Amino acid sequence: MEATDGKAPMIYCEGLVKIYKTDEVEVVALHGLNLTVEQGEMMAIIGNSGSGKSTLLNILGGLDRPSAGRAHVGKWDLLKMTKEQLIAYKRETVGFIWQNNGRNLVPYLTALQNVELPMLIHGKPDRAYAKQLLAAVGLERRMGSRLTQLSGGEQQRVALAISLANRPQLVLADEPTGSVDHATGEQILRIFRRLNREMGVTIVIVTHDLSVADQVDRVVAIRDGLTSTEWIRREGDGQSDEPGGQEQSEQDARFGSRHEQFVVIDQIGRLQIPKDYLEQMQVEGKAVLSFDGKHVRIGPPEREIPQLGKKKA
Ligand SMILES: Nc1ncnc2c1ncn2[C@@H]1O[C@H](COP(=O)(O)OP(=O)(O)OP(=O)(O)O)[C@@H](O)[C@H]1O
Repeated sequence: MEATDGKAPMIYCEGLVKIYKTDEVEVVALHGLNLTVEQGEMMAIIGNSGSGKSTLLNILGGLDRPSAGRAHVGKWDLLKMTKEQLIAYKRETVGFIWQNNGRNLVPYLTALQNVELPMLIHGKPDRAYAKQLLAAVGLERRMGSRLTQLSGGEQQRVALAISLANRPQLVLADEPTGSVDHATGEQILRIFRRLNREMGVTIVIVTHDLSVADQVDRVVAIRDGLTSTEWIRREGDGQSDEPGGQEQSEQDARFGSRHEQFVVIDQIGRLQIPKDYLEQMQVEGKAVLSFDGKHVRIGPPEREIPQLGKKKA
């Protein structure tokens, strides 16, 4: 496992494969995905419906097992963990937030009791820390309120405090702003950002919400079960809003002003070319590459490719 600054990455996935098998069909949800997330990073994963985002998050959260490849989180090897290690992993290393916060919260308990619950389950009650977490998410005045007395956004902030209750190194958030209005979503992201900076917790957010990009260092797009494109925040970026190129996708337009875009190339030199580029180039199956010493150009074959194995008429 290589790390650029000598520290092991928080997340390291290489050639990660997940195949769902049912009686009739096999679905390959992850096709050999590569992803490295450094310790203390706050990043987002975006992608269309069905691209494999939740599958990846469930694997990283220890809720599902990968089929093949490599997946390490901190000291843990997710492909080799025993059941007991998996329980310890979920308890000690990772915190989870879902869009539907019903999965995180017990409605008839107060906000404070909800945050204390995972601590009690793990035999480490710490009321002072639970209060500190609720204060950190701006709910110091609502600690005694039952969940049913809180708004959706407030409940999501309780879920955020709960996810940190056992002092995890990594928080995984699946569409954390999906069920709240825009302003509340922004507030939740700002809290994520503060917790990331102040507590050093690594945060991975899976989302459809492109405005999340404004709050994170890096956005990785997943397409068809592979990481395809990355946007990395420009060094020293202020709030500039320079226009991007002409034919931009919504994503490029959104991230273009503050992030630099890169295509992801895996260890053996593969990259993904967007389907619409291939269509516009009229490339199907085979293409022609040329290299001028600095840039690679890719285009359609200039003549018809002979069909091997087919006899001429
Ligand atoms: N339990 C399962 N059994 C069979 N196929 C599954 C299962 N879970 C997911 N899939 C399939 O795997 C692929 C990836 O699904 P996944 O839920 O990871 O996508 P996603 O990017 O999170 O989508 P969405 O944004 O809609 O939640 C899809 O084709 C989906 O139908």
